[in-house]
Amino acid sequence: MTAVIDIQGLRFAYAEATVLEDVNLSIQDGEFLGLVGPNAGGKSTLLKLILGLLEPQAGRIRVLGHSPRRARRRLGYVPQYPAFPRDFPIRVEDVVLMGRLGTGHGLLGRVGRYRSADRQAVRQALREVEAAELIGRQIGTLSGGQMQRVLLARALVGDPAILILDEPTANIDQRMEGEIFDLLATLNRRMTIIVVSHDIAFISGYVSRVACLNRTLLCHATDDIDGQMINELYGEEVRQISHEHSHAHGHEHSHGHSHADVHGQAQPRSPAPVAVSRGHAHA
Ligand SMILES: Nc1ncnc2c1ncn2[C@@H]1O[C@H](COP(=O)(O)OP(=O)(O)OP(=O)(O)O)[C@@H](O)[C@H]1O
Repeated sequence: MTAVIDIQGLRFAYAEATVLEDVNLSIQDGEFLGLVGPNAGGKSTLLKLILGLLEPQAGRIRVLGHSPRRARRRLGYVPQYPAFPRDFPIRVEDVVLMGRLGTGHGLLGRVGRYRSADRQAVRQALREVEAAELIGRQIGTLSGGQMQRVLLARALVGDPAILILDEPTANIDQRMEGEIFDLLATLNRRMTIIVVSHDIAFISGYVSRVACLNRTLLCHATDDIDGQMINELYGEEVRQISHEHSHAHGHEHSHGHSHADVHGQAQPRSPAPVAVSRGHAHA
């Protein structure tokens, strides 16, 4: 396998506050990587560095063999919060069309209008996320889950090699969460995926690897996510909770299990390797 993302000795600070330090991470082609960690642990910041939206103070990031900025057009990104207000008067088709900007695929004919190839790509992307019927809707009328599908379509419409999602299911119910991750599992057959989540146990049923990020400390390598590791990662923030996921369509990942998130943690059901290391973290 080849590394599609390679990060060495990365350090990043907003003004005085160091958020990431000595981060080393290699992501292989075809991986489905879950990025977890406590609030303010630096997850979104790391994604923005990979996307070339921020520049590191030290270290090196290569994405598909290039600088993040050069590779940007081959990345699909679903941000944590959409960059436009939900009451903005814009239709689903227009939101997804935005994903064609800067991707090098078709985009804007000579008179400055989207070409039919762009509109065709939008229909295809919406079909892929099972939201074709939403194409004419105003975004303000969508449910949280529908909106996430639309944002996913926007990320897919440029035919990315790597899909990067920042907590795509933070504000939607558990059934919808399962549906979105089923979709991601299907997409992972043809693209590398990185997804930020607070929910280690849930994503463990889907991802091929979990990377743990806590400000300047990344979890040490281990084969299992166990209670001790989660405590190290989340510290006092965690407490025990447990509840069932009940996915309506009974996909293979459906199971009742405990959750590890900012609100709580418990013994996750599925072991998952953690292969991110900080330079001098416990090996
Ligand atoms: N634009 C910014 N300017 C200054 N500080 C910032 C900025 N963005 C984030 N930070 C700070 O950097 C730290 C890491 O934030 P980041 O959003 O990367 O964490 P996160 O792990 O994604 O958190 P969460 O799980 O809460 O989304 C936080 O302390 C945050 O307040």
